[in-house]
Amino acid sequence: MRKIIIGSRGSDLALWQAHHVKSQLENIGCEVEIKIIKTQGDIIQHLSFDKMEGKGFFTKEIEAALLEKSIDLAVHSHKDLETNPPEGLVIAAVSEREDPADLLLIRKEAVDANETFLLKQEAITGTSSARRKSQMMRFRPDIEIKDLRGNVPTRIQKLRDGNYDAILLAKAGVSRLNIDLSEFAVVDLNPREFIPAPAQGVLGLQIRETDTDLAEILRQLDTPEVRRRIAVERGVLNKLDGGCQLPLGVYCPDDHHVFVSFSTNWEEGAIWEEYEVDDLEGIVDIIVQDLQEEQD
Ligand SMILES: NCc1[nH]cc(CCC(=O)O)c1CC(=O)O
Repeated sequence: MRKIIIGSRGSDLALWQAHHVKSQLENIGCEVEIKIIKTQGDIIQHLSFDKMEGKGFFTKEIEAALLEKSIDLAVHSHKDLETNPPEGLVIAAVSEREDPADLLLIRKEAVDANETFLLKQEAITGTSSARRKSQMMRFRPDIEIKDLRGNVPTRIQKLRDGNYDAILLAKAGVSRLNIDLSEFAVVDLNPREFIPAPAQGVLGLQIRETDTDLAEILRQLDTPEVRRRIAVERGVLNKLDGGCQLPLGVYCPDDHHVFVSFSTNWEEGAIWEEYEVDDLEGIVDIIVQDLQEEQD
């Protein structure tokens, strides 16, 4: 059998994810190599997401490498993928879902047990995600938001250095990297209340559409129920024409519930909606219609 070349960003999280899939493939008898590829998102570290134009900062160069066949497989954090796939590429498998929750990490001196999320009044809270900003404004309009960029270890170091009282991060990223958080208070935000990004906690395994041999192999790593649920989450994102800058959270924990948080302007806070359905058929259009009415 041929050797499979995985293309990955060089960040700790991306490499963890690439190695994770590499060992899954090795377990089913494949030979695998990892090749590191730099993306725009790795190079431009100083700008906030809202100031970076276009979409797909973390994925474009890797997708180009797939198309020119210098790699065979890209392992992406599914939530970083554009909802309209580039011509010629497909997601051949999605992983099991890691805990999709966001985490609030608080410096111990900024903890106040009487406040929502244990965070003291007017705390300086770091995130560059409009989705996280809008939901923090909903629950805690008193706090001050300050932009925070960099990969996961860098962001945690900035908290340690005292630039922030607290920061927000995806739990999946932190747990994959096994980072020692004992010096902070760690608040697990309930994903049905503080809604994650579409597909947060899921890996998307992307290949060339024409690579049917690899598609066949990757079928063994696919998780159909996760695929079905993130299709709802990402379907809403797609129909609202949003990238990662849109203040939108969508979480579909099972085949009967969808939780949504949405805002047109994060500073005004987010609205929250819960949907309970017999099955997921048609739910995307219903949600999008509700949100569009909200926008007018
Ligand atoms: N935006 C970057 C990014 N892309 C995926 C993850 C975490 C892992 C995941 O959601 O699968 C992160 C870090 C974060 O949001 O804190």
